[in-house]
Amino acid sequence: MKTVLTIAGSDSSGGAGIQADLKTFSAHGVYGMSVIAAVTAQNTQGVLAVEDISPDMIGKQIDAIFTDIPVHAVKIGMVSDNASIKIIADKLKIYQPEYIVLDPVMVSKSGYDLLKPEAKQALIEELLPLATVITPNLKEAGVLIDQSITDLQEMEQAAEKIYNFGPKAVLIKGGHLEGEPVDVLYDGNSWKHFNGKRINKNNTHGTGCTLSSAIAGNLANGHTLEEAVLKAKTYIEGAIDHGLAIGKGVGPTNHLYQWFPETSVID
Ligand SMILES: Nc1ncnc2c1ncn2[C@@H]1O[C@H](COP(=O)(O)OP(=O)(O)O)[C@@H](O)[C@H]1O
Ligand SMILES: Cc1ncc(COP(=O)(O)OP(=O)(O)O)c(N)n1
Repeated sequence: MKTVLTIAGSDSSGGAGIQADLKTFSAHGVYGMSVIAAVTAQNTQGVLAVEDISPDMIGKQIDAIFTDIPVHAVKIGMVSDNASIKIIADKLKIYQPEYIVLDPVMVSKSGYDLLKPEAKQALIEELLPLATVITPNLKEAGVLIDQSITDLQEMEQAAEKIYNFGPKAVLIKGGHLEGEPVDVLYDGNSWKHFNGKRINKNNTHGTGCTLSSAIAGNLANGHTLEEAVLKAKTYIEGAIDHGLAIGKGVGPTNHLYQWFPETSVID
């Protein structure tokens, strides 16, 4: 069995962050491990508070894993400040995992800043050059290049600009555009469009976390990047479609739907 490590924030309600990542890894048949970089008090209605883990502790968690266990892929999610970003980058430069999927989490669906605005430059300079693929949503891509993105053509242009920051590939997610969700992948040579089917359900809490973790799991399992993205898109559509009726706000996706397809509520 392959192993995948998530370096991200904890979501107490289990829909996004570390918890979504670990559930996604299990559903992909890979052994999941975690480095917690921040803790959020969060539910389906919003984020109430965030507390960062110290850089020293983040570094020690990374050391604990890499000095003992082979890591086939890493997914990076919510990392909120300059010092956390710096220690993660320093450690990954030492341990050099084969695949790094970077989800540049900035703002939760409910509007809470998960990346401190002053840490954007560190994200660009320290983490982007290490990434096998970076997976911003439309807003995050826009923040990275200081431009708003409103259609497919602008997504392609943005992907090329973000590629110039140093990642091996860029996947801009189109979930927040009207119509069917189309994601755009750019690898420095050409653009590939992944045409999704919009699922009109209120279960999109943690979709970005889930997609990036599914890509990491698929890469660890030996798929090419294009295959990894295609399979991850199919997975996220199923997970939204079978979303669980939990909480009063935006509900979570369902990582068990392949095994329990009829279960959609907690009873
Ligand atoms: N309602 C939906 N139906 C189907 N796919 C969706 C839906 N919303 C988002 N997606 C897909 O889920 C993934 C996460 O996208 P998005 O929601 O844009 O990211 P984020 O959670 O980071 O804001 C993308 O592949 C996107 O196309
Ligand atoms: C701890 C934590 N990490 C990341 C997010 C953002 O997750 P995302 O998949 O983008 O989902 P939404 O915030 O859009 O639901 C988070 N909320 N918490």
